[in-house]
Amino acid sequence: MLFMANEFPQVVTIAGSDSDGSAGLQADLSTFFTRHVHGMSIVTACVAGNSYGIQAATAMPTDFIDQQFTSLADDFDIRASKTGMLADASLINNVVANYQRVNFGPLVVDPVIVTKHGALLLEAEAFETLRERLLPLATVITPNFYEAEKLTDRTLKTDADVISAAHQLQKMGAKNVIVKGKHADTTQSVVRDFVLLENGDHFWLSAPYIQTDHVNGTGDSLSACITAELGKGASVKDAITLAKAYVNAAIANEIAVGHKLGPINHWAFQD
Ligand SMILES: Nc1ncnc2c1ncn2[C@@H]1O[C@H](COP(=O)(O)OP(=O)(O)O)[C@@H](O)[C@H]1O
Ligand SMILES: Cc1ncc(COP(=O)(O)OP(=O)(O)O)c(N)n1
Repeated sequence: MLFMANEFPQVVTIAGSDSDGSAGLQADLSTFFTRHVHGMSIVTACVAGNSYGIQAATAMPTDFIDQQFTSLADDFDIRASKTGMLADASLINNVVANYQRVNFGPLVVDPVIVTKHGALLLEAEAFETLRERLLPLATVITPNFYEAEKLTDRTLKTDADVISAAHQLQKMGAKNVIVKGKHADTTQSVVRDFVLLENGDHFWLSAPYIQTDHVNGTGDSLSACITAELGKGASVKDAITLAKAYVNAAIANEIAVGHKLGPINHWAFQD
């Protein structure tokens, strides 16, 4: 792959920093790197964490977030962007206002609400703001099962419930929707994500369920991979399909890092 210097795909993550490198903007930047795009970051918050859990979190001052947007917009040709941890309603409003004044390409919204450790990274009072302000800007939204339940305010029991929730999220303004499958049950053999595209096409993405503790940052990496591929000019459908394969390989080929819930393997995927 050879790009002219001024053509090299540039993308940005607007997300929180996770100190152990497994999730947050560190997972996004790892994904950008391995997918051959130049990745930038606008830091919204920081968490102090490790494979045992998250011990502390703090939000960035909004004027500092404004400046990060301005610094990048003044210089770079950003082709795609994604959001991760946004912490509260004031940060969501800040990011929405900034995104609307710059040109950062299609936006992938990973509505980060809770981590696999059970830490809440978006306060419940902010769900409405996320629905009303951020979701209509989303080219793709990537809620996990729990986040889809929270955003649609319903319990998802059957495939029909999941499909209907995806349509509900699309009606709220997200163009393309992936509702990621439930995977807490160690007796299951497959994980199925439901995809609803802007043109109404829809399909399930299935993969074998992988029994491992090395699953931190799966959601971040999936949304970052979609962002990287959109930044290179891929269609939404192709970007989502490749991202699923990327994350699957990264879960299946675990690396021995951390004592509990460790990171995924960003070197595993080959295309
Ligand atoms: N144990 C697993 N085996 C196979 N696929 C998984 C497993 N855990 C997560 N995935 C996949 O990883 C991707 C990210 O999903 P998920 O872990 O639900 O996101 P989040 O980190 O937002 O909770 C999805 O495609 C999901 O199906
Ligand atoms: C700063 C920060 N952002 C997001 C997460 C959670 O990442 P995600 O990939 O959505 O979920 P897990 O797979 O890690 O549970 C985080 N931990 N820190």
